[in-house]
Amino acid sequence: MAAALKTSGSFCGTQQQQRLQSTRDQFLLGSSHLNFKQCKSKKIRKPAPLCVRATSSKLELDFNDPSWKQKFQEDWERRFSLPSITDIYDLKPRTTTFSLKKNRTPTGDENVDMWNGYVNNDDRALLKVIKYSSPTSAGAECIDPDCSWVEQWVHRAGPRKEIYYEPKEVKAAIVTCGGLCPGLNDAIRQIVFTLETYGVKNIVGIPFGYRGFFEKGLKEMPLSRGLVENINLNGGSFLGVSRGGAKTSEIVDSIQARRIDMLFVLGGNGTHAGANAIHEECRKRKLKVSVVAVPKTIDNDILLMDKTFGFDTAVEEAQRAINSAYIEARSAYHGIGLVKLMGRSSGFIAMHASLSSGQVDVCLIPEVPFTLDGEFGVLRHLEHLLKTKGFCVVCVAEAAGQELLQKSGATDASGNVILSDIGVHMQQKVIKMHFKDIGVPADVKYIDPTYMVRACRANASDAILCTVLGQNAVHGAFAGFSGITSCICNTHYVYLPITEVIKAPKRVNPNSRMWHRCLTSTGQPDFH
Ligand SMILES: Nc1ncnc2c1ncn2[C@@H]1O[C@H](COP(=O)(O)OP(=O)(O)OP(=O)(O)O)[C@@H](O)[C@H]1O
Ligand SMILES: O=P(O)(O)OC[C@H]1O[C@](O)(CO)[C@@H](O)[C@@H]1O
Ligand SMILES: [Mg+2]
Repeated sequence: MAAALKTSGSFCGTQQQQRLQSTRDQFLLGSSHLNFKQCKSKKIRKPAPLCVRATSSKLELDFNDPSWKQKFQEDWERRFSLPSITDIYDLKPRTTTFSLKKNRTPTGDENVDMWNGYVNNDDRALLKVIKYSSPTSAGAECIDPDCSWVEQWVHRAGPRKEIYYEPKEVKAAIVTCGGLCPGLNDAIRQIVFTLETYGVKNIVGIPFGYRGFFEKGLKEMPLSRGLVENINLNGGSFLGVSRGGAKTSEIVDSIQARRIDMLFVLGGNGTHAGANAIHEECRKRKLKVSVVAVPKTIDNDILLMDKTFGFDTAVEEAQRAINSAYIEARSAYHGIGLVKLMGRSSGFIAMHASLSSGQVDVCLIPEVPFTLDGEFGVLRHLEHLLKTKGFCVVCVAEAAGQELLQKSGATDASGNVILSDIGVHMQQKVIKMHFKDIGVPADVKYIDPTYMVRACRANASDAILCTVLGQNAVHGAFAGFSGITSCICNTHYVYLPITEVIKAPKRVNPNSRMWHRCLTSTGQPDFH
């Protein structure tokens, strides 16, 4: 165990470890019931201000206990087990009707036995594959102070040999919620295709998000392969989206009245919280309904998964804006290109677009605090860039530097905080004024591509992701799961219980290799 002092059920570390620890806390808070709480210890040696103990309302781990790993894994197994309609119903499975064998028999039985294309319910994928040797390794996510290797398995997604619904009797509904996101139509299309492959005839779209469940005048739309065949050629949502208005009991009343058996919910973290509430309410009412979510958001801020669909496309579009800012800045005398990019609470788009464009000198994200003034401030660095290079490009995430701005306190219909405009502030109040004050000419070109990065068609990688996630969502529902999300973890396609992914928004880890790579690329110093 590197530089860590072990006490009973707690461990201490250096300041650097403390910073790492907070990142790890975020990981664990977001992905586990296991929390690391600050505690007092007399055995602290310098430099070791941190002393933590693993605690949880459900699980208390003492790392001196030789069986702690087993306890952790049992808890993990419990948390990541998939809720199923069989938890409340004593249901007999039937043989699946999903088969890709050509000569399909009416019952499907023959093909099922002959085809090895099914996923076993006991198949698992590993969520984490790096073995960190120390909590001080870049981006380390450790469970104990020794950073022991603990296998964290999650359920593999895909079609099962046995299903819990009779396809001919199923009514399936699809709803898209939150903001727009590239790939929504690709996912809708694949859900419809896959449902039809099982033999489902009754498929409907709920218009304009959760609102479509109870707003008078909004009618469900019958969907079929023929109708959705080409919808992926356009951006947006074929069904429409909306924020707010999620009244779980009314939604479930509506699900009951419409006799919906499967609900496919496409959306971000808010939508997932809503989907889980619907799943819980259905359980409470003992309804045989499978609620399966598909994670979409350009922000990429959902825990545990590699990425959400739409993120890649948003990054690709964002780098076009950066490229324009670069061209403008480079062609002007003392040009400063400034681009603001979306991301409600995290800087993933700004970081990845900065990395992919390779044209950014300064990338500012909410996870990494910065100062504008003073010797180590952003402005001094911009002066330096104008002096040495003649121009520069700044990329700022919309949630960055909010502490520098006046808060309106306003929220959107879903209850999300409406952010103050850091882009306009940086352009008008900071950069322009600063260079005027110091008498140095600066030609600031500001680009805000906000809705352009999400109101577009999915790129190839997102189209594939939507295809797989949409298909797997249907397989998950037929397998009887509910309250799950169909996602990609560590390059494998898996199902996770929604409860595990909505514990907190995912944020950029400032100690991750990715952020370090971004800093290497921009060459920016620490701004504090
Ligand atoms: N905690 C919650 N419980 C139930 N419903 C919720 C919850 N949070 C949000 N919702 C509902 O989910 C829907 C979408 O939420 P939200 O507007 O936050 O978008 P999102 O799913 O996070 O996607 P995006 O990434 O585009 O913002 C809204 O109709 C909202 O009312
Ligand atoms: O203007 P709207 O539709 O409320 O959405 C803005 C927000 O939606 C997102 O695009 C997705 O959450 C954020 O990046 C952004 O803050
Ligand atoms: Mg959200």
